[in-house]
Amino acid sequence: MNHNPVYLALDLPRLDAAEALARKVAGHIGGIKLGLEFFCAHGHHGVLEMHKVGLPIFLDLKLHDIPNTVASAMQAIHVLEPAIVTVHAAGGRAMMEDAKAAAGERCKVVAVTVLTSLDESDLAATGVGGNPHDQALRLADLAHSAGLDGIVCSGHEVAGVRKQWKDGFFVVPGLRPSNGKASGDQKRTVTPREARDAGASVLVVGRPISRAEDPLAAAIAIEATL
Ligand SMILES: O=c1ccn([C@@H]2O[C@H](COP(=O)(O)O)[C@@H](O)[C@H]2O)c(=O)[nH]1
Repeated sequence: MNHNPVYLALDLPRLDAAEALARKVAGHIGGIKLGLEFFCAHGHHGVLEMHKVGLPIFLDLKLHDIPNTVASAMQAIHVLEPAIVTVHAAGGRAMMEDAKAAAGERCKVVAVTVLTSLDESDLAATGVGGNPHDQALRLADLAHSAGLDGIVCSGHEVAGVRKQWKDGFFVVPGLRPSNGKASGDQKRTVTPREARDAGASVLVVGRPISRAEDPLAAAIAIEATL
């Protein structure tokens, strides 16, 4: 895997625009993250096109269903050779075990703990008591014991999780180069540098690059902070 930890989230509706953006910033990122929006619009064909950019592909599908269905979905995307795939830790231990078993040796499977768009009041509204930090640690434990490679969490939790899972692979989205500014739907944000210093393995950056007036300059500026 390329040592630049930044994965660009390509949450764009058009395949040609996504590919053009990826090519433009390719020298200043370490990989490409393709999510639900991209996969629903462009499917396998889109992923295979994006492979032509020549960077590792992170399929952020956040699979969450019964174990048999998630394992079958993992088998169906195996042909796309993703470097990383996400499932939801809330799907439970058996689902995560079966996802990992179906993924094959070369694909890291990481579990989303608490989405970075949620805060304590959002958790309470779903019936989960306590704060996002404690919930992320609880779900990280479950993912670890299920044999996954790591988790997705915010930059606020990654240092705490790394203390209890030293060789884990930690994906951190919700990054804003100027923390607190223009965070949009993200509620638990830190800067890319703060996330890296806290122990993130992968830094997911979307709109701060994709919606910048000059995406190349934005990618270079983020890289320079790391
Ligand atoms: O908890 C999570 C899990 C995944 N994401 C994804 O990361 C990117 C972030 O995009 P920005 O534009 O940088 O906010 C996006 O694709 C999400 O689906 C997340 O934000 N939080």
